[in-house]
Amino acid sequence: MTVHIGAEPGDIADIVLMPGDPLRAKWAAETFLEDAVCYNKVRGMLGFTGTWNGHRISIQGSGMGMPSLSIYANELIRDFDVKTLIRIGSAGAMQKDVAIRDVVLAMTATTVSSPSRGILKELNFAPCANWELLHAAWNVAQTRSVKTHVGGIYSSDVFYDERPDLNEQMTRHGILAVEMEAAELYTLAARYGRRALAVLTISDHLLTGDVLPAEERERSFGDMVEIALEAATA
Ligand SMILES: O=P(O)(O)O[C@H]1O[C@H](CO)[C@@H](O)[C@H]1O
Ligand SMILES: O=c1cc[nH]c(=O)[nH]1
Repeated sequence: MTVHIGAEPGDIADIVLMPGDPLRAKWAAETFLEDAVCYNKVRGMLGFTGTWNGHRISIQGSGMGMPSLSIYANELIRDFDVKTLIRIGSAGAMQKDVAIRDVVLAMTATTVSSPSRGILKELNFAPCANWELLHAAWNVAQTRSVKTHVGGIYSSDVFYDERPDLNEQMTRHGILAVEMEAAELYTLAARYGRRALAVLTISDHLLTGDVLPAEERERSFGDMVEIALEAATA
């Protein structure tokens, strides 16, 4: 039991999928896992453990933003010795050829600031995905009909952005999409020698204003969850 996760040692699997939304954790656990048991309800940040294709898997909500993700990822790694952490999140597209429903595998996660800034100070650390997971996820994605992109993403501290000039530079420098957690996840994984990846579904488009219709969210998010499960257990 930690400050934020009300689980006992052994309740959480070595592999944890992390959506921002705790209700997405519930949906994914009920949809994809067998014998899923809820191990955490502290602050409503639901966490579940079950099995998928015989592999023990946990799905833990991270909350929105890097400070929240950082709390859960730190406790999962340091107190529950989790080895593989895969973020399954929504993201806003920043390139014309990235469309709603597409999947983005985040090779790197650029950020202006993260909770690790206090440690890294003047160092412009480059948070990057675990190659083994990225490679496996790409191979899995090739067997599916969903269009998948691999490249850099931007982990923002704000959803309601007031810096269109910064977004323009992101787009100009090839950043595929924006979300709010991956850079801190990758930095923590690097610090503690764990495997991390962010598998993202494009839910809206910053250039076109397109938005994923609410009734399609589950079906579109399903591809992302299955890619993450297959990559984690490859
Ligand atoms: O869909 P999730 O995983 O929450 O991810 C994205 O959605 C939230 C913003 O609406 C942020 O957490 C962002 O990273
Ligand atoms: O952080 C996010 C997530 C989805 N869409 C966005 O525009 N930003």
